[in-house]
Amino acid sequence: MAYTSSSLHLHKHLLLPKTTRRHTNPSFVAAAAKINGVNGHSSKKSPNGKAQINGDGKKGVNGSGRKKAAAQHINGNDRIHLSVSTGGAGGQDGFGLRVAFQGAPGAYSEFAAKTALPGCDTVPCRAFADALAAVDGGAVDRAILPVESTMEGTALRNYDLLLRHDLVVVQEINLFVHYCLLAMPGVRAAEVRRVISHPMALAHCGRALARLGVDREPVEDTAGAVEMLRSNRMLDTAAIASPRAADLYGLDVLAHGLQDESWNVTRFLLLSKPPSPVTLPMDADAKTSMVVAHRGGSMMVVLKVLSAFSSRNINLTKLEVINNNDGGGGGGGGAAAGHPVMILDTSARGAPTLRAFPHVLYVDCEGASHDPRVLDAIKEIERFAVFVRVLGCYAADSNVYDLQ
Ligand SMILES: O=C(O)C(=O)C[C@]1(C(=O)O)C=C[C@@H](O)C=C1
Repeated sequence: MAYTSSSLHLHKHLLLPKTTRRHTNPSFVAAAAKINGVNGHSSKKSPNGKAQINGDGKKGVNGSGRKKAAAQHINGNDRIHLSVSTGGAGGQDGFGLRVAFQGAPGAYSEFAAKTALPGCDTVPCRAFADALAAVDGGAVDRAILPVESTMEGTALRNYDLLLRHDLVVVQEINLFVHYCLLAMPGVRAAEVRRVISHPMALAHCGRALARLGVDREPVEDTAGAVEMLRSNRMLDTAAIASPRAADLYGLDVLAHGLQDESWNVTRFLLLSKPPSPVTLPMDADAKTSMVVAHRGGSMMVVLKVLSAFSSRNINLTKLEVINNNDGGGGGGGGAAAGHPVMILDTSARGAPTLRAFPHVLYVDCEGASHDPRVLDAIKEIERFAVFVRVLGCYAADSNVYDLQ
């Protein structure tokens, strides 16, 4: 598969935070009200560089996002599209930055990179491991990694990758993922015998594919599937990818909204080499991600971690419990099942070392890593845990972006 670098110009829409949305009609209505966003960002920017709605700054963002403002309903569906005036929490447009992503141009990861940093140049990579190695080795400035989805939970395989590198999380991006069924021009749905896509996309569309009664074949990424279809002129095969990929590669869209759940959001993390290039003001809505390795034996440690945060009134936004010492995948599931989690220990003097931990917690909390309450909570956890590594501190962004 020949991957080429691309420069994307995207219209960006903002969906309301998940807490304000209802789960209703499972079918996806493609109509989008493009109000103000052009090329991923418009000329109007709030003074603090945070996302605004319709340029009037009515919408709370970056973790707050509770206010419903300037909402527009589309076709009676519960999807709400709002324009945003800047990309990337913290107002960093990313001009001059190179961001590595897995996949061919048009992959969802590329959209996420462009959402985070609208001005960046995206660099396609064959695998997530290549994207992380590229930023680690200094070939690019950032890498983008999907880490969880509303339908599948934590992408353990990608967490495994992240933890093996000395990288820091600098931004989070929630992307609404619309899946379409794409085929060569003129091909009809009844002629499709096989569907190819990224394994996650195939999993997210399991029921729809079962209804179609087609064979499924995993490939490296959604846009790569489209590229494969196009370059081999496959007439009995369709691909699951975004409407944007259909445009880029000139394919027909046979069906929209293939995902089994109407609410399908993937969370991505933007990664950089340390030290973090992001400096958050003391009063910013921030999040801190960390990994806690412990001795296992009981679930008491989970209660102790919860108490370290709750006693300081710190809210957690993620807690994933991995117990992988039973050889059978107990607790961990996914790619990491049965194997200890390998974490690069950067805390010791000398060269960072890769250490194996069977019992691990992935924790995201509200608050910055330099907030005394968060610092104290981490200190308390360090007293009973084997090891704590802070993965990054970044602006909290509870918005869900919708790119088409
Ligand atoms: O294949 C792509 O387009 C990707 O960006 C990868 C990926 C993933 O790994 O989860 C990203 C978002 C969607 O959930 C489907 C696939």
